Amino acid sequence: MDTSVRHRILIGYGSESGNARALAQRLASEPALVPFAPRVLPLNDVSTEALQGQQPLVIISSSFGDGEPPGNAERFLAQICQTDSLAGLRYAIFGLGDTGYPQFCGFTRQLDELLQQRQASPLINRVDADACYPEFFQQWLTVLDRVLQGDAQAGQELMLRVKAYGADNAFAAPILERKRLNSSEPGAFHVRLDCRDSGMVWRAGDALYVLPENEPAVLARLANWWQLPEDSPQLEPLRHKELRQLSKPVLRELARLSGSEPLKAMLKISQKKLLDDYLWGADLLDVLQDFCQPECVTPEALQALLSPALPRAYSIASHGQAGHIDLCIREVAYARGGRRRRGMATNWLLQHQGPVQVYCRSNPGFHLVKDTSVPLILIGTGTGIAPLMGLLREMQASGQQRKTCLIFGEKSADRDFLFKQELHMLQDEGVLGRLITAFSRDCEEKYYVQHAIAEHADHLRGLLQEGAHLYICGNKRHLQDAVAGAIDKVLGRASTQAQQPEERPWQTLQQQGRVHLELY
Ligand SMILES: Cc1cc2nc3c(=O)[nH]c(=O)nc-3n(C[C@H](O)[C@H](O)[C@H](O)COP(=O)(O)O)c2cc1C
Repeated sequence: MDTSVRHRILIGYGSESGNARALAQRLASEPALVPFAPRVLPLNDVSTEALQGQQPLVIISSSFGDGEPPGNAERFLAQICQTDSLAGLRYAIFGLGDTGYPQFCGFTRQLDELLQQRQASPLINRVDADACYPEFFQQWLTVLDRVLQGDAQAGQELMLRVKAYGADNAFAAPILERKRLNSSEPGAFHVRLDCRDSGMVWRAGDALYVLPENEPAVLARLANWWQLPEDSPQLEPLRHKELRQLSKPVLRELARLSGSEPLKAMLKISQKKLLDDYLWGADLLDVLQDFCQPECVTPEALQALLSPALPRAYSIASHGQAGHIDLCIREVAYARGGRRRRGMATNWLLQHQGPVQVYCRSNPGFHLVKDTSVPLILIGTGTGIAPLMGLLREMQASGQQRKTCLIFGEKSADRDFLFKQELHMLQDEGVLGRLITAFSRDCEEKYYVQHAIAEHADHLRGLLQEGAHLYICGNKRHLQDAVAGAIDKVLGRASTQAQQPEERPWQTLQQQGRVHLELY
């Protein structure tokens, strides 16, 4: 045995919700570690002397916020930053994270870099683990044991790092199914993507980001503007560019290239409303046709100017164990200036043959509350039912039976009752308790979800008095205020303008963390 590593071992953890702490405590009791008399401390309690000493430091930590340290590791990070040299320190890092966050294992990656910059040496390559961390832990433990027995090579060979997907590194998901869910216009569709072999981790409530491409018809129109053949290779680089959401710097550069005074005038701060009105539903071709000349703005200039197509977010309508990701999307189709247009990503998801580039992002604010005794009130309008279906499907898959009421709003029961059969099945299985619908156009007077809330006030009041959480998804402009007002009335107080917001029952529910919103 290499006696150089046979010192007491210090295990420092950074943990917000307990996973890393539990792992650190488990590690200390492993037979492989016991001979090293391990000490377990929150990272904040690891002293500078301990860092300068001979004992190896094993760090087990999660990342929080935007790849930041958990609270009990913040001071430790500051301490490392203030230390010039940690030569002689030997360490191993096991990072816990979630690939659903943009800064996956951000803190432990940062720590690894800082320690190496200060000449500390890793005993084992850093681990970046996600939800599968118990499996990684087992493999890592075997290697840690070998390293502590003197096999330094084993630590350098181990590579346990989950690949995190993002805009620069998306997963190509084949489309498994597309199905129309309504018979009115615009169409609402169920789209299923195959994510089985991706290694992506997601939960009901999370979002899927789609990286769309511009449809050939749009590129053909651009080619026409330059009087180029429709299949001109000069247009190819624009296929992946953002042609819909045009930033002010892009518009300013177009104004400069074309010398267009009207466009320059519209970009003045005082003309914001005019610009917003003009850009509503517009795309690059509109701006080119309205303000520019083909000889002033070349495809090459645009290629340099435009950013890559922005990822579009969709609520996931399936649960994390399904292997596939379901979306429920509404077609976007409209006419402007005599030209038919379609939503870029929606159209891509509905028309494209072949895989679609995607990645997931976590949305902890819309995850199911863990305590299954807490009742749920789910309220969704139109395709806003998507994440609510995800929650119901997660409850079904995990055998959860809790008091649950879904209020679904749409136009007509005959044409727009999305997921009707499945919802009735979920009721039969006891996953969904009460299903309340609000079809606005089925009776003479408009009937919306807020009216349904008022009609079923007694039932909802009972659930709220039992501590129910509300999950609300739909249109930002209409839904939140309407539901908030209706819930205020259910709980016995009509909201008035004069009333202080903090006096409203709705506000109290929000402060208690019982309102989960997904509005768009
Ligand atoms: C609000 C919130 C923010 C998070 N932020 C990140 C993050 O930025 N990067 C990451 O990799 N994981 C992130 N996570 C995931 C946690 O690191 C992961 O759940 C870990 O297992 C928690 O371990 P702990 O219980 O020891 O704190 C976040 C989790 C939550 C709930």
